[in-house]
Amino acid sequence: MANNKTVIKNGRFLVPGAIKPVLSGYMTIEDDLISYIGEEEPLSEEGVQIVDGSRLLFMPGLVNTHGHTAMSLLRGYGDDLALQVWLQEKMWPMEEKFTGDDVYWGTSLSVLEMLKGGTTTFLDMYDHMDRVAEVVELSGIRAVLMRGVIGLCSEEVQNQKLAEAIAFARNWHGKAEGRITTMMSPHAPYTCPPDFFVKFVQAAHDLDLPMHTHMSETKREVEQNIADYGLRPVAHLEKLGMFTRPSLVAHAVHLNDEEIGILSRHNVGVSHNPGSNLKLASGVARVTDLLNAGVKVSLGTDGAASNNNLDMFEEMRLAALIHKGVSGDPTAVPAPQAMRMATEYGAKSIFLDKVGRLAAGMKADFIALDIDQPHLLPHTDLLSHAVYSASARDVEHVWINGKQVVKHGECLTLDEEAICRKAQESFEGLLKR
Ligand SMILES: CSC[C@H]1O[C@@H](n2cnc3c(O)ncnc32)[C@H](O)[C@@H]1O
Ligand SMILES: [Zn+2]
Repeated sequence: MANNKTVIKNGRFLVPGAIKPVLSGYMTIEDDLISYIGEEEPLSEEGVQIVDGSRLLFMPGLVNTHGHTAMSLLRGYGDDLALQVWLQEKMWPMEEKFTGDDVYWGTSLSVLEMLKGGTTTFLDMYDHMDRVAEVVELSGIRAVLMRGVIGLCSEEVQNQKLAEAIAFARNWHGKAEGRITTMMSPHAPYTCPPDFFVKFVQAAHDLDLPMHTHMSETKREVEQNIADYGLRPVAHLEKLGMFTRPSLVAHAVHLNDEEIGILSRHNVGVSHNPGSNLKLASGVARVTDLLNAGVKVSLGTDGAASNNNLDMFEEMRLAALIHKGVSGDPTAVPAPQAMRMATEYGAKSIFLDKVGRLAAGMKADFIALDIDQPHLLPHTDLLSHAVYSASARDVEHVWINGKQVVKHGECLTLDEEAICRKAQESFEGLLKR
């Protein structure tokens, strides 16, 4: 039997929660797991693959906790608009025309971008999710998938969509060598009436799955929620029972102290999407207050149509910068915290307990940055460089579930030329339909 063991020698490894956050040494991968990381060189063995880690910085793969991958087809289509106008006048009319093939190629384009940029796990809420899952299977990436449902339709159609969401969640949970897990996802409190939202909560209970939704992204949405239901969105969702399930909410920009308390008490995670929130002028989330209240805050890009890329290094840097800027406190969201939001907290907030850290027993989901470049020298503080100076373009290698999927910047699992061509054709097809 082939020895499925790899040893990385002479590398620098990021362990952001540790007292010494940059470890110089060795890491061993056996099958899908990290079996050793430390300063001591492991005993040499026959048949082991050796990777020379010098000039590379190894870190956990980035975890993107909110997005709509097929929306890469709408990148640049509808810039400089506020959320509701952007959704109603630009996104939804185009998305109505999306076929399964469009979703397949849009998702492929995004997954290619994410893999090459060091994202090893992503969350996706969208339609035609079987096609998204196909891309995940093929590409080797890890993903938490859910059929996102907008309930602004007849009860009959609502129930059809709910049935689709349930079937998808049931069929794909644990598939692709365990790389796919699923959740239940009503799109938002303003697109899913209360009785319909409650059906999702019930389905999540029945399937024993967590829940995800957009929440409190804009001031207008909060005001509308109060006008419609007499409650702010957090209390509204609490009343509908969402937080009786393990939950993650995206955005959570407009929160008061009481709402932060409710999220903290129910252990609800927040996916902070700084790039998308800035671009849609939604506001700046109270990330420092959330973290101080013990809320798990992770990072997401949202779709490429509101970002307009899927570079998680950029989100990390934005998170580390904007909260300093708005608070006037230079210690707000320091580099180790931004890094943990993009890795360890990300994994926790999408309920993956073996992902997000470089440690023995964890899944071998990690990336290597080429640190021998002008903008990453001198090697004063490599954790600082990874947050404040690096970008997706610095990713040299990527491993997921113990398998190398990007080597010297080239994706080994996807056909880049075909994906770029097909995605362009899909977009042109959408314009003609
Ligand atoms: C039901 S599939 C997902 C749905 O969400 C829409 N969407 C994309 N970005 C956002 C956002 O920032 N807030 C709310 N909704 C968003 C997307 O266009 C799909 O229709
Ligand atoms: Zn979104």
